[in-house]
Amino acid sequence: MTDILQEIITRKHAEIIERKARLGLAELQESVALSGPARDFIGSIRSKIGAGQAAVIAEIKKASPSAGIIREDFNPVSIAQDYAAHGAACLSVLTDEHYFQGADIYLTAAREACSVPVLRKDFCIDPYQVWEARAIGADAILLIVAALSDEQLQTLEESAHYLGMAVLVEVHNSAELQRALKLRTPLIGINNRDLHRFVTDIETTLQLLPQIPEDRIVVTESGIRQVEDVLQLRAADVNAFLVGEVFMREAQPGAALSKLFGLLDAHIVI
Ligand SMILES: O=P(O)(O)OC[C@@H](O)[C@@H](O)c1c[nH]c2ccccc12
Repeated sequence: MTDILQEIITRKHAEIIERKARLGLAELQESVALSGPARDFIGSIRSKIGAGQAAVIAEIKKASPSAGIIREDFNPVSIAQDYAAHGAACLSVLTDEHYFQGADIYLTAAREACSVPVLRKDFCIDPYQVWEARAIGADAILLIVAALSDEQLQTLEESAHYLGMAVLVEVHNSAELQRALKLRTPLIGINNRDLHRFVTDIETTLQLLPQIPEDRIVVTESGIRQVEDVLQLRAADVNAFLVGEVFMREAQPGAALSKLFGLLDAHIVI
């Protein structure tokens, strides 16, 4: 594990202990029983791709360890509405407080403001957090292979599926990819961000592609900034994208989404 990931996970362990003390698992489970069903995260991605479009998972993120504060004027409700109105397949909402200035309430509010499925973007290491994700409204969770053992991956995936949520499993390299492919989820996220140096390179996705079976859906994550990136990835038949920072830096994040992906769709029709 890289130093930053190790630091985040260590802190997360302490946070989970505090959260469990505030709300026990049994009580958390009761609140999940009262919540409505999860939205179909994978279905939403498949239907965009089936219609020949890029499936965009648009991220709501105030800050990050690599970039610092990304967006001062941060209103998750209006951002969610704007993304949904501009054709996002799904949303991703950062809930980690310490490193990303996220919050559970941002996810709940964003989801209530639209009808698209929502991923809880956090560092999930304990089944308690999977229940928590569903309790706050999440329709999908992220599992980062670099931070988890095979056994943890399997247990956390089982918990998510039991609760009707999808799993996006994230990898950075070939060794992690082989471990991810042992899971049942079709959603394989390739993070283009090198967690040692924080730089992004879409080559990471392109290089790992040949090792991914046809029945999986590749989600390219991080560092997608310009139309050329999108064109290059779609030419390689990568059709699902997780994008945050470039949208968050624009006054109108939805318009930025249309600009980055809308142009491309027009290009393909021609
Ligand atoms: O803001 P970007 O470069 O478009 O990247 C979005 C997303 O991929 C990134 O936020 C991310 C990918 N995996 C993560 C794991 C934890 C926190 C954040 C992330």
